[in-house]
Amino acid sequence: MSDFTLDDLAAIIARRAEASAETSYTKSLLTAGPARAAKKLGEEAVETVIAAIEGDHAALVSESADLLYHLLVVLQARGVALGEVLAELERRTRQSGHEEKASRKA
Ligand SMILES: N=c1c2ncn([C@@H]3O[C@H](COP(=O)(O)OP(=O)(O)OP(=O)(O)O)[C@@H](O)[C@H]3O)c2ncn1[C@@H]1O[C@H](COP(=O)(O)O)[C@@H](O)[C@H]1O
Repeated sequence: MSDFTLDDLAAIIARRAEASAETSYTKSLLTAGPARAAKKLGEEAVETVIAAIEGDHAALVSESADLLYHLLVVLQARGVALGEVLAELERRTRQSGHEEKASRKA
């Protein structure tokens, strides 16, 4: 199992925002604007859905990687920090009481 995290990828994307569009796909997407980045996110979402419906394990792994990458590019394009999304997920977990149950199990 990899120890590469979404935080690692978000940091790479933030750094690539300063690169040249000729050398960085991330920068070329960001330069094209949030609507272009969002369209790519939508395409990758559809491809992920198709892989899930077909039960194609390798395709689902690959499309999920594309989906997460393009989601992080959209967040970068709109100035939303990944930490804000994780904090929202954590808030919901706490609200549902599952955090308490998880820590009791450990
Ligand atoms: N995780 C990714 C990643 N996933 C997918 N992609 C790119 O997303 C693109 C979209 O795939 P498509 O099949 O839709 O390609 P396409 O039709 O040619 O693209 P479009 O013209 O539709 O935009 C491909 O060019 C992939 O290389 C990614 N590009 C970059 N990263 C990460 O971002 C980092 C920085 O990359 P650069 O910005 O290119 O330096 C890399 O080290 C990786 O960690």
